Amino acid sequence: MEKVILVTGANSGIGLALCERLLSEDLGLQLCLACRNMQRAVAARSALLTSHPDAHIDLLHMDVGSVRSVLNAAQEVKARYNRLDYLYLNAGIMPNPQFDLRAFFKGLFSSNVVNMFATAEGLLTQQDRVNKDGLQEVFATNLFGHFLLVRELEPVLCQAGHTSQVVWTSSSNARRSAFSLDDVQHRLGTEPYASSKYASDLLSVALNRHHNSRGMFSSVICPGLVMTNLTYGILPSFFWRLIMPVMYLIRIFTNTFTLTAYNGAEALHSLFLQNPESLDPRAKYHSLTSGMGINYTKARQMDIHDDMSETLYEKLLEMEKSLRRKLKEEEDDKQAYRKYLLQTE
Ligand SMILES: NC(=O)C1=CN([C@@H]2O[C@H](COP(=O)(O)OP(=O)(O)OC[C@H]3O[C@@H](n4cnc5c(N)ncnc54)[C@H](OP(=O)(O)O)[C@@H]3O)[C@@H](O)[C@H]2O)C=CC1
Ligand SMILES: CC(C)CCC[C@@H](C)[C@H]1CC[C@H]2C3=C(CC[C@]12C)[C@@]1(C)CCC(=O)C[C@@H]1CC3
Repeated sequence: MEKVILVTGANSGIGLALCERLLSEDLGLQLCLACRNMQRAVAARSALLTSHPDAHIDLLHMDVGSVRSVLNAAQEVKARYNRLDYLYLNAGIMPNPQFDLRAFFKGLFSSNVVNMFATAEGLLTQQDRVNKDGLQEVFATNLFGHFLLVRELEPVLCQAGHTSQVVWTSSSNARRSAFSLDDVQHRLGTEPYASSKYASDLLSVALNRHHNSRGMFSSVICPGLVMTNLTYGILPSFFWRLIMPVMYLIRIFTNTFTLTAYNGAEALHSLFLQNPESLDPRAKYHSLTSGMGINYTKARQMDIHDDMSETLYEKLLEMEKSLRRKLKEEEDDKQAYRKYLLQTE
């Protein structure tokens, strides 16, 4: 039977490279590219079909940053497929990044230099905003929309006699000190990206606790530093091109500068080939590229406390409940208004 795979944020960067790699592995896959921009989704599908003309590729409109869009898209998935084998939660944003040049130069001459290049700790802040659902945009896109998607897709992910894999594209930028259970959306801080990625690490552990017995397994990967639209938002692409020789040099010391989307998708691809039951639920799987350009995946233990991951899970369930209630009320109001208009006509 064809394996069904859904990838969010599949129209560019690491998501698109993953699709390319999956098709090179196995043409008998049913790929579903879930994207917010259908024009870019069509272009991505055409690019994949150019290299794999016989591939089965569907498109799905989904803005992971919008509750309504995620709920509609999930309905569509359940109508189209009777089961889902892999769910890659890859879409992500880092809006308005600010690079701290002073901290960078200070870090360069400190003993923390390798860690600074690997994790960007202390180098980046972002400016977040509130979206239409009243949620912080980074939290809504990188975490909550994906959480809601998993919740909605439980019937196709958790089926008797079948295992499914949920894979989060997290980051080495994920840091416990950037996250607070009292402010899970990171309304008050300046590192919403690091916070949302740490939250995805916590959530993955909680999902395993609650869903492994029903055949659903969740894992977390880090693609390393990859040249994509996301990184072109931090420094312009011409600048990255200019410093590329330095980047290759740094790679010798960190192995985390994977640089191309193909390399960055290494851990995602490697998880595809593994039995989900054999994966470590508390590990983050890192895509790494050696100085010689050899790709490999390495599992590292995450800095996670069980009680913290459970509390986040419960808070997300609460948030889900109240947003569903709000949507229902809006829907009821609309219907009542339509009825009123019909009566007054
Ligand atoms: N590049 C890097 O160095 C690293 C990246 N990552 C993570 O990798 C993942 C992929 O990013 P990357 O490939 O680098 O960057 P890209 O910007 O190339 O890809 C991000 C993808 O997510 C999509 N996306 C963003 N917001 C939404 C939304 N609201 N609804 C649906 N899709 C959305 C984008 O669509 P659109 O084209 O419409 O914007 C795009 O397809 C992200 O989660 C990122 O945080 C982690 C560590 C390092
Ligand atoms: C001379 C150059 C190598 C200077 C580059 C400095 C910084 C712009 C980069 C050093 C570490 C990078 C990094 C990221 C962005 C660019 C750096 C800060 C990420 C935050 C990108 C998104 C992620 O999810 C993790 C990356 C960690 C490393």
